[in-house]
Amino acid sequence: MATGGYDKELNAALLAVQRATLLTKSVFHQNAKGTLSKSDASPVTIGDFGAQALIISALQHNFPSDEIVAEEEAKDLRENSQLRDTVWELVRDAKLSNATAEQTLGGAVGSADSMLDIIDKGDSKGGAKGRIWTIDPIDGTKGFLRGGQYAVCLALLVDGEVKVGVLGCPNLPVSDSEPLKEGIGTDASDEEGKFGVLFSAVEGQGAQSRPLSKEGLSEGKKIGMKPISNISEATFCESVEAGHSSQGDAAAIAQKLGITKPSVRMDSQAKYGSIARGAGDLYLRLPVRKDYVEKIWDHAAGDLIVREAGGQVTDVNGNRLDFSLGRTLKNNKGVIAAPKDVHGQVIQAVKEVLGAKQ
Ligand SMILES: Nc1ncnc2c1ncn2[C@@H]1O[C@H](COP(=O)(O)O)[C@@H](OP(=O)(O)O)[C@H]1O
Ligand SMILES: [Mg+2]
Ligand SMILES: [Mg+2]
Ligand SMILES: [Mg+2]
Repeated sequence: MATGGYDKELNAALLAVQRATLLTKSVFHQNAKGTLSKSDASPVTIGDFGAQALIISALQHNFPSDEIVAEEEAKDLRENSQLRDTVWELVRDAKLSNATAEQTLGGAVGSADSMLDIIDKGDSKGGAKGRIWTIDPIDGTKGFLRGGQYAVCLALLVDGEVKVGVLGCPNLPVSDSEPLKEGIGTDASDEEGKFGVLFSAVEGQGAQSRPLSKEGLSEGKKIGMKPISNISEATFCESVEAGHSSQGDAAAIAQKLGITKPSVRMDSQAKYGSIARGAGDLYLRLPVRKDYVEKIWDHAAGDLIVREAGGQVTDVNGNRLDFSLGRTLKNNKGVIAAPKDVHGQVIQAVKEVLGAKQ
């Protein structure tokens, strides 16, 4: 474990994400995932509710006065006792087999009713002051349902800056050196020892990956973005969902940069983790709808992990993502993540392509 600031936060965050990621894996193997459609048309499942409950419970145990901005709320569970009970069974049974690790997380959640209150503790408005955790219990819920990539995401903001970030990616390869390839988003295999990784970063301390474990934490290894001498050789990744990122704009930008390799499409912040470990090079997220505002939980952990791995992360105008404005990134449009040395070159191409459309 790295020494310096935020050791306790990193350790608790890694264990909390690990326990929650294992819960989501157990849901994937169930036929009934309790899928509901939310007002923003994104799905939510019993896995999302259960993972959020487990993470908030661990944060409350360790950092009782911190605020929490989480994606989900318990309203649907309060209105449907059968759904509530299904989530409760999952949460009640979720445990790491290492007793010390479980103790760090404060052990089990007390009851179904307290679980609902815990889920609703993620309703902070966020903002520019103080310690605020942000949670996406399952990012890429569509990928999760399809058997593709998804991520359990947790980050700590202090005065609006990301200080700690953790991503649990159960369907990514353990090995950092396995290149990104087409179809990775449809590889549902979770064969023990081959798939499942935790990415993490602490500001100023670099980024790490470690295998997902059912016990305590596995040993972490430093990760870094791949140096690229010629941008035309880059591999870029983008969303699976055409409604989340314009694939036409991404293709035009790639063409301007001389990139000939097809994009790798994958759901979730697994994209940030993948480029941070050097499995791919660029992440392009080009706005489709002018009125869509990105959510802080969709980007906070990935932003820090990529920057600590030697990358730069900005919006399409080249501005850093601003996590200090509440639950959304209302001053940013889209996301462009790239190794530091070539980020300016990519932004130039983005500006040319988007500017030509005005
Ligand atoms: N119109 C839109 N544009 C961009 N992102 C959107 C969007 N509608 C939903 N999203 C977000 O995109 C996230 C998934 O990102 P990706 O496309 O990279 O996999 C979703 O997270 P959840 O799955 O947690 O709801 C959701 O918050
Ligand atoms: Mg959602
Ligand atoms: Mg999300
Ligand atoms: Mg989500």
